[in-house]
Amino acid sequence: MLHAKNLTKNYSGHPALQELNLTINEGEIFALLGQNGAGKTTTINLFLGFIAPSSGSASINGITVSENALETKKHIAYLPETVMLYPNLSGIENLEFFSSLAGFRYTTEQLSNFLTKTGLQKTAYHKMVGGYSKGMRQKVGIAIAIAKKAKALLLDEPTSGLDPKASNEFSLILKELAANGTAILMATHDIFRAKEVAHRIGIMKEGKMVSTMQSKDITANELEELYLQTV
Ligand SMILES: Nc1ncnc2c1ncn2[C@@H]1O[C@H](COP(=O)(O)OP(=O)(O)OP(=O)(O)O)[C@@H](O)[C@H]1O
Repeated sequence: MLHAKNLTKNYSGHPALQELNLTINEGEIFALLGQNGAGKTTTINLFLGFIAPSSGSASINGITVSENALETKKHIAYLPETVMLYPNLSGIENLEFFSSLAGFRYTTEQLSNFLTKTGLQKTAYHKMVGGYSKGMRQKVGIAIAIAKKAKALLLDEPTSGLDPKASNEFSLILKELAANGTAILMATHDIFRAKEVAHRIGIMKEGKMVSTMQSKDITANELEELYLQTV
């Protein structure tokens, strides 16, 4: 579903990402770990088509992003660290607006059902998003991703700043989406969450993917140890 082939990005000669080869299949969650500046966001931005590769390619569902970014965007949903929503619209109005941009028209009941799946409290559905907490905004963001029926989901530090309960709920939603076939690429600094939610984990350093592993093959403590030795 998500495929990087020798994917490389240089900024004025500085390698932000070097020769990344990575495939994330349908139903798979891949967590990217690495220090600040390791190349995680660059990887995500290349898949999103926000930036062009210096060489190599990123493809989604077999379509090369740099050749057909509009088409690939139809298949993906993106959740940044802070989801941008309209503060003067309610949660349900934001969801309606953003899913309509992706070409979907839903009834109020269907929109409510998407929000219910995320665990957002019902009393918030019709309140203005300007008064939402970060976790509540993230939930609307994930509802938008669900409503877009995206085949691939890209997340950049989605649980940063969430309390442990909200973060745990978030992980459960990701697992459910993956169980329904979504391919998920998540950049995170949360080693415990990566171990808990991802099927595979990669550690990046200075633009290179230096190790990848199946999360079932490693404990959280071993992963932390490996991370500290690597970065
Ligand atoms: N627009 C840009 N212009 C120049 N250099 C950039 C640009 N964007 C990123 N870089 C550089 O590319 C490298 C990788 O950055 P990237 O944002 O991908 O790291 P990251 O792993 O996501 O870090 P963080 O954990 O801080 O989000 C860094 O050295 C960064 O300074």
